[in-house]
Amino acid sequence: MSAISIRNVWKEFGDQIVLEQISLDIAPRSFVALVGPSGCGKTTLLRMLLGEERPSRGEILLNGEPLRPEPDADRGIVFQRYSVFPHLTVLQNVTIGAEFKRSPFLGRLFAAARRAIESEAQDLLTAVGLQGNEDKYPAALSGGMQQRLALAQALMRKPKVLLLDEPFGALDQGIRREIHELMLRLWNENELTVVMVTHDLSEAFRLGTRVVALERRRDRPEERERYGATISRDLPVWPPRIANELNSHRSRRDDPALDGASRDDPDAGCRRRHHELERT
Ligand SMILES: Nc1ncnc2c1ncn2[C@@H]1O[C@H](COP(=O)(O)OP(=O)(O)OP(=O)(O)O)[C@@H](O)[C@H]1O
Repeated sequence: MSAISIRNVWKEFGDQIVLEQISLDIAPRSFVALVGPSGCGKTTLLRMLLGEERPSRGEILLNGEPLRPEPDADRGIVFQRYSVFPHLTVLQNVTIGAEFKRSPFLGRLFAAARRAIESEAQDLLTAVGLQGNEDKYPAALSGGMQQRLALAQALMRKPKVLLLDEPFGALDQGIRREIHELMLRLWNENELTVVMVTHDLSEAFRLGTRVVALERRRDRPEERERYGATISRDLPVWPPRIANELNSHRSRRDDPALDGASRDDPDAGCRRRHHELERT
């Protein structure tokens, strides 16, 4: 069964058709990178997956069940910026999701439960390389560290689906490489299906198991409002990248995304697919 099944979904805002005829089955534990020109509706699709927007037509199923209308713990999201709470420390930013999940009305926990959650949060902070920064506030962290924190915060709620809206878009190149490796490791080690919006095709091929492009097929300016974007390309990434098997079945050399440092030409596979998409 697909983790997510999008069936003939349309989205209109007033007279504007943003998305039309979107049908997509997303397998559990896959990592779908969603690309497309600015304004074609990528974020709108992500917000429908989150439950913040409802399709105008069609339906979205999560593990075979209609998507609940409200965002819930099954789905976590990380935005390009501002995902973390500036007035909470690093540790509090990670524990708060779990506090509200377990004690929704008070948002406070008794000592034993709090200790368990803090220990879980510490483990996640270590996993994202933020150990030692627990008492800092986000303003004291670099952009890359803030996005690591946002990932830890989202993962603390153990979502089945992680939605990423250009999460690394504001980071500079060197930091992006590091966080790409982290992202792949988190995806590999957790029971996660990921849908990521990105403007960066090489990032899409570096991280995704599949790259899905949205595009308006008819793009005459006078018709712009009357037609939505739909899926124009759906490319599996080659060689296949399979969750849980990144380390065991394939060498690091086989998977450029696992290793930012150059071997012979670690990005060759990604670039080939990238060019294929750009040519179309
Ligand atoms: N709540 C809303 N009300 C009205 N129009 C909206 C709303 N949300 C999005 N839109 C419109 O839908 C279109 C698609 O927006 P969306 O943000 O999904 O595009 P995008 O592909 O993510 O763009 P970008 O790559 O620039 O972030 C835009 O024309 C936008 O103005």
